[in-house]
Amino acid sequence: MNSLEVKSVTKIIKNKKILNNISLEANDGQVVGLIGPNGSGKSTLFKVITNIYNPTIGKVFVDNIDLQKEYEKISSEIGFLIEEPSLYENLTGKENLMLISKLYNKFDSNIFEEVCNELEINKFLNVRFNKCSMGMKQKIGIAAAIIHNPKYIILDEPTNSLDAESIIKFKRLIKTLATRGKTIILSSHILSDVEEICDKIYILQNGEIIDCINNQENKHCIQYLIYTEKFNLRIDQIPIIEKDGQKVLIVKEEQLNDILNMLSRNNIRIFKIQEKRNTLQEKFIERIGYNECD
Ligand SMILES: Nc1ncnc2c1ncn2[C@@H]1O[C@H](COP(=O)(O)OP(=O)(O)OP(=O)(O)O)[C@@H](O)[C@H]1O
Repeated sequence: MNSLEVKSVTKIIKNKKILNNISLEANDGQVVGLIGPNGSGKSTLFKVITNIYNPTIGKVFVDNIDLQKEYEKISSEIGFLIEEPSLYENLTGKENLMLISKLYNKFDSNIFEEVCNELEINKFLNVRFNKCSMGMKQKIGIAAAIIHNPKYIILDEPTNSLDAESIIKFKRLIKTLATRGKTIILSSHILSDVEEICDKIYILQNGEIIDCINNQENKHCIQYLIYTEKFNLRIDQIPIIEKDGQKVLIVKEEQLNDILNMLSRNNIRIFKIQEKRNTLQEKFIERIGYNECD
């Protein structure tokens, strides 16, 4: 059974359909990524998942609890950071974090210490929130989402404003939390980070889920580019492009032997065979239909 389920959710705000028939699932111990262009609806979907917004149509279930009907039963098990951290400006980071863990009656000094150490926020815990830099605020915002040890952690672009070292530590923390059975859903525009830590990745475009990628399968999906002399033979189901006067056949791993045999039988000269691993960025560009690098 999926521990978090978004079922056919549509969200209309001011007559505008922001989310259209979204379905999404996340299991215990899974890190699920949500990627998509600016304005595709990621933050809105997070707001529906955390009951900030009600869906116009559809349902969200967390541990089989209908969020709209019984949110209070599960609220202490959902921690989130959506858009910017919204904490008390006049309180210190420490006071804000203590407040959250006590609010849910889940203060645990070991967890408090672990989260502060992992995110390296100890050195500015006593600084008033409105005196913190963007990166400091972001780290306290992440800490605020997990300080009460919730089972579900929802993070909207958590690595925004973090420096390189902090991003590495953040990713390590997420992996650790997942091994403890936490269900984590996060978004980011840094596709290599999403690829590194997520088990499953949903691509959102114009308020619709257009693909769901099993990251393990995607990582292991290897293709081969076979560069040959020009030929007139027709080969079904193999994409072929022309480059620098050569033909380039794009072949899946399981097709490689058959295609090499066929080329050899037909005396077609092979110049080069190149391995091509499928990155999330390539998959994203293929699905979204544009190339950021152009
Ligand atoms: N309260 C609102 N009222 C009207 N339109 C809204 C509201 N909130 C979001 N939108 C619109 O919904 C669309 C999706 O916005 P959303 O913030 O969910 O996208 P996003 O994928 O998180 O974008 P980004 O990557 O830029 O953070 C946008 O067109 C936005 O203008």
